[in-house]
Amino acid sequence: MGICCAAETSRASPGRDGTRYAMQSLALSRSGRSRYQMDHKLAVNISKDPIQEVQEQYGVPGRLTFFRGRGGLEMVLLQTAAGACAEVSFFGAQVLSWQPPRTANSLLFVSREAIFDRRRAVRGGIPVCWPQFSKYGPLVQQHGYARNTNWELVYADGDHPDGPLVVFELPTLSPSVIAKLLVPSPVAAPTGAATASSTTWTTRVFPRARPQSPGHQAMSSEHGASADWNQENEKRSSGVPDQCDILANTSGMASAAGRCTTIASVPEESTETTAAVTLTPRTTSPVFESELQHAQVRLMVQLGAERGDLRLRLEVWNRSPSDADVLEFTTALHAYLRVDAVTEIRITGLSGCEFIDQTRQQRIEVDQEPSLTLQGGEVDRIYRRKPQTSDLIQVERVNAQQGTIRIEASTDDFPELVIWNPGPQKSHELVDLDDQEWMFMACVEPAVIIEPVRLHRDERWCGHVTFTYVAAAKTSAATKRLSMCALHDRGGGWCTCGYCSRPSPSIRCSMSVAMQRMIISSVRCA
Ligand SMILES: O=P(O)(O)OC[C@H]1O[C@@H](O)[C@H](O)[C@@H](O)[C@@H]1O
Repeated sequence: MGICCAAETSRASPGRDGTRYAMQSLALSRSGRSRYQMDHKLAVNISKDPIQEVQEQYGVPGRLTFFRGRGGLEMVLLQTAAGACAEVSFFGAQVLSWQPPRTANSLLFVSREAIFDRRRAVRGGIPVCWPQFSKYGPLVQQHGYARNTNWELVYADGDHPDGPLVVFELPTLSPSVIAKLLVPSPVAAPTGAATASSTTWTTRVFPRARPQSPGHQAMSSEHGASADWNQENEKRSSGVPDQCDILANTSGMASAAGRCTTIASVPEESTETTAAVTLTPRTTSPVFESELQHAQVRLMVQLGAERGDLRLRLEVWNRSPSDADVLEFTTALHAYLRVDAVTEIRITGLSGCEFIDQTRQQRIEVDQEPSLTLQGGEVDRIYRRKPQTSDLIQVERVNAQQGTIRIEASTDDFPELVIWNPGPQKSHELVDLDDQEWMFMACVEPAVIIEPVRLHRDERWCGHVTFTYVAAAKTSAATKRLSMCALHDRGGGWCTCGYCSRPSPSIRCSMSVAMQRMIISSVRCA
């Protein structure tokens, strides 16, 4: 099944009300049917729940199911014949669950205290941070506004041979809304921090300009250039077809982005790895409002037909008619992985990489360990990945079956990786996180932070991330017996059985926060 999209319609919907957006976002048309006809049809059926309308038209039994989830959020469930499933919310285009075949639970963490009020981002799943990561950009909102905006569905294909897929587009905001989001210029550096500019920071710490991949050359909208880029992507996404041309909705779409390499080369001796410096938020450019209005941001979510791997593709296109508008952004796919015991996991692929420790005044250090372990305090690090050598990040021992989550993200697309765990203190402070939930989550976030993406007119940037689950070769009986708890309630120690996923009072755990370890006192499936 193929569905054409009507991006122009969504561009004309500036409001932020979730339901109306959902309505307008459904201005999809099957090939041959005009947008006008579709709009008319929706108007006639105005009394019907829009999500029902989408389900009737684009739902595919056993592959794509549109429904309302918690808080009335519009959702889509993707399923494969092999038994994998994933849920994505229109709000934030946020993947909220992902369960490959033969796994007992979703491998994505969502807090039991998560708030589904269409105002704040849901704590868990994979929020999209755009157009800025954290405070590193000109917006007031931490992590930008994409994660708490209702996105529009622009493409759905439940019958895709590589697995069901959906594509969402971030609606364009009105100038007045954008103005409210922007910090008055100039932005002050955080108090007490060193005042080095971001340029100083990058040149001091990372002196070599990152080599550009063929996919990130500054380009024109000529088709020749776009073909190179697509070939590169086909290789990277292990057979997943590149969706850019399908999604472009126009044949002449510019097909790649140039990430501007502004890092100046400086002599080797100026490299410093322990200086306390600051990533200074950018000041607001006078044309930033116009740039944001003309940015097209899309997220493709596909569930692999065979292995149930979760493929995300974030795509940003500067569609401004003006050469003066240079769209600059930082971004992250803020994945909350669900783990049985955070202190047990091992994260590999970061050894030898420099990182900024956000819990220690942005101190820069080098990770010397073969793998990263989280010991229970707050961890908040921005890793600078090694170009082209650490495309694969592995989070090992995520469950009692010793399973591994593999995260493939090219360092060309995402040169940084953020590791975040709030630890007990911050868990307690965050209203939408249970005090103990830090033990059951680990955020691993492919990101672009240090050197923002800069898109000139008609340039485009794409970033792919693939999550795959690899079960351990053999699970010993002893490991099975020690099936860890997936969730606790606050007092009683009820846990979820690692096999049947049912909470049971007969599965008891006790926890020593001081030791920051979970101790299973007895495990018995109900
Ligand atoms: O609470 P928020 O806005 O969702 O952010 C959660 C965390 O997100 C991480 O990506 C940041 O590195 C942390 O600094 C931040 O605390």
